[in-house]
Amino acid sequence: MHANAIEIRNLHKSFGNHHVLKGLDLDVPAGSIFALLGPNGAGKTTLIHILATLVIPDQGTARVAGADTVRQKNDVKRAISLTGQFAAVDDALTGEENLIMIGRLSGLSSAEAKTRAAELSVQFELNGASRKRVKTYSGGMRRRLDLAVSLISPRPILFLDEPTTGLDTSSRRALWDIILRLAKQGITVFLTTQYLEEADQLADRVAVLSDGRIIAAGSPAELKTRVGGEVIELVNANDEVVHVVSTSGRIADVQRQLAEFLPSLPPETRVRLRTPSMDDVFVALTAMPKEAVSV
Ligand SMILES: Nc1ncnc2c1ncn2[C@@H]1O[C@H](COP(=O)(O)OP(=O)(O)OP(=O)(O)O)[C@@H](O)[C@H]1O
Repeated sequence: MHANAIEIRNLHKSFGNHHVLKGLDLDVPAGSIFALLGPNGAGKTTLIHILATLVIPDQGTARVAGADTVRQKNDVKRAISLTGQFAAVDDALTGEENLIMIGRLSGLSSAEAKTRAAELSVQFELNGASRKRVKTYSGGMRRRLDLAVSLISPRPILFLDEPTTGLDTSSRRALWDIILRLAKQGITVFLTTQYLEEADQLADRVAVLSDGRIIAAGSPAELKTRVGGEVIELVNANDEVVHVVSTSGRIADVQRQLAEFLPSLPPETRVRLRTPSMDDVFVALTAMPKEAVSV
């Protein structure tokens, strides 16, 4: 296995006049969980589609498991599993039937497909539901089945496009546990997300995509450090946060920044200090002028 599961150099993609990816450079170490974070329309799905050989870039290169996504498509396809935003399973079949059907389509014998379907039903906590039709499944169960289907034949690199969008908190956490287990087995996970918490909880490294460019990359802790030392929260008598102020933590900065608010605040207002969250990081990074941010 290559040291980097994914290597992206100067990648550009336009749809008509719309320049969606504007020169991306990115490395994803093998065996890590990597989160690409960005708002709606930032180009996350476009990038996943390029990496999965479904879309051809206009300029630049992307290598997945050492193979070029344009010139060595079949090598790339053999190394990856892809799970999209919307479950691609057949509603009219049961979970087990879906798993067996995809297993047969990917070349397993009938007996092998049945064994693999049973293993995956246990691994993805579908055992109780696997004999029920998919149309009766909750959103979380469908998403788990979709993931199970994409892992019928195990591959070293897994792409997950917004795996938990639309799920409630407990289904999201259940899916996070599964993703963490897959990474422990040595699978490289490349996921896109709009949820900062998801990137923070799961990823070894995060890149922030905004307006077609990577505006920051690093571990969640590095990104938080880059944005600043401390966040001051001003809290009212009902324990509601009324102002959030990012500060270096130095007394001169704190004094200057608080001076702006103090005259207008009631005397019972309290001050709280905390380290920046990924939300603060995202707001700060997307507000900075592009040239001020080093990747
Ligand atoms: N095949 C296409 N033809 C034309 N425009 C496209 C095509 N695919 C994507 N786009 C446009 O490219 C931009 C980026 O889309 P993309 O789906 O990659 O963003 P995203 O970050 O994944 O957002 P979302 O979270 O909404 O899926 C959008 O403005 C989208 O409309």
